[in-house]
Amino acid sequence: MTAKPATHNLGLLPEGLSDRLPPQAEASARLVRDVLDTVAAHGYARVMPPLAEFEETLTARLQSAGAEDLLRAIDPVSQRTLALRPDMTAQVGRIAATRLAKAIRPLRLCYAGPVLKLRADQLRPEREEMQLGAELIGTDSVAAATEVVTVAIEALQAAGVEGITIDFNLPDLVDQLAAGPLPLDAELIAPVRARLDAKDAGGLVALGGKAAAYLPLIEATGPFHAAMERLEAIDAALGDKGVLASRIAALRAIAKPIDWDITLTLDPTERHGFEYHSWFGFSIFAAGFVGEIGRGGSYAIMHGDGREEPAMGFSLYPDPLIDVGFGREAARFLFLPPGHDADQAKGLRGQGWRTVAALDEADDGRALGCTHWLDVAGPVAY
Ligand SMILES: N[C@@H](Cc1c[nH]c[nH+]1)C(=O)O
Repeated sequence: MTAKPATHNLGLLPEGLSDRLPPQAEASARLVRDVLDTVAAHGYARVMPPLAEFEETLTARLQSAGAEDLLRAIDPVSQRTLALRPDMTAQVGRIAATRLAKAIRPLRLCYAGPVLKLRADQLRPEREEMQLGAELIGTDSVAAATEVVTVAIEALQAAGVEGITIDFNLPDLVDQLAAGPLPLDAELIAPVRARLDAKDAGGLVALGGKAAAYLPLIEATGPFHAAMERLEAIDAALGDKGVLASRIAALRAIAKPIDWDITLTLDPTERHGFEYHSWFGFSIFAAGFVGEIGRGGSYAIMHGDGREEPAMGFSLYPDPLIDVGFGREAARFLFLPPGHDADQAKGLRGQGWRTVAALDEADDGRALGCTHWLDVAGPVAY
């Protein structure tokens, strides 16, 4: 006989997992709908991948989509390892490479749903987060980047978010420079990337070899225009007019149509959160929120025949917005006393009232959170 768990523990949830209660649960749904409506208005069609997949299908489609961060379970049905999705971009990539492989390109898809991580990070204790986003599959051009950044900004603005900052980065810059004008021994590439990501100038120099040549990149960080000038100076000093020059031109083109009320910054060597991204990446911040509320950029989707398809997209993580009241709508709650006119109540619901019907003479509308009660002539404020 197995012992029953003590009932006082049954309300406990695992660390990093929590319930959404009223009114945030509804606010979350509303915010997701508002954002996805904006994305759909730009031609992105919704897909709904499953919450869990075989581990290898989740990690096979994107280069270096980490397997370390997966919450796994053995599926008793297939006897195989399943993983809960930590990021829907990989799933959308799988859909694009399999069931929608023959769909016309560019293919525009959007999605929303919860994602789960093995561990929380320092900034956010939650392991489950709402993720929503859009992926533009078939190209990673400057035009695609411009569209993706524009749609992300518009979607957040439609949800009422102000004080938006977009921080551009160049995820594969070190690899590209190492293969060209700033050669590095293969074993130094990863440490140089890590030191630059951490803005660790001392650590970079201490690596020895040619690592110190990367030092000026640390300075090309901050407000967009000043940082771009520094990046241009680095490019001029290299005199190579190759990879860095083309990246600079691309960033300038992407930045150009962005409205003045959006703050732009540059952090060319930021890598954290951009594990599978290629030439372009961006983080989205909003005034008053710690850490990014979204991220995006270019990447490649692996097809079954070994072909790599370019793509561009963004994801938003709106939970912090919901915590502070975004998506909430002031509702008018109307108490329906015993014996009320059901048709009249139906008509009022049609006008946007939310009704709470008495089930019992003792029910107290005000105590149940109603702002009004229904009299014969119509709603009366409490
Ligand atoms: N899914 C990525 C962002 C992204 C979407 N598309 C491309 N990149 C993330 O959450 O970090």
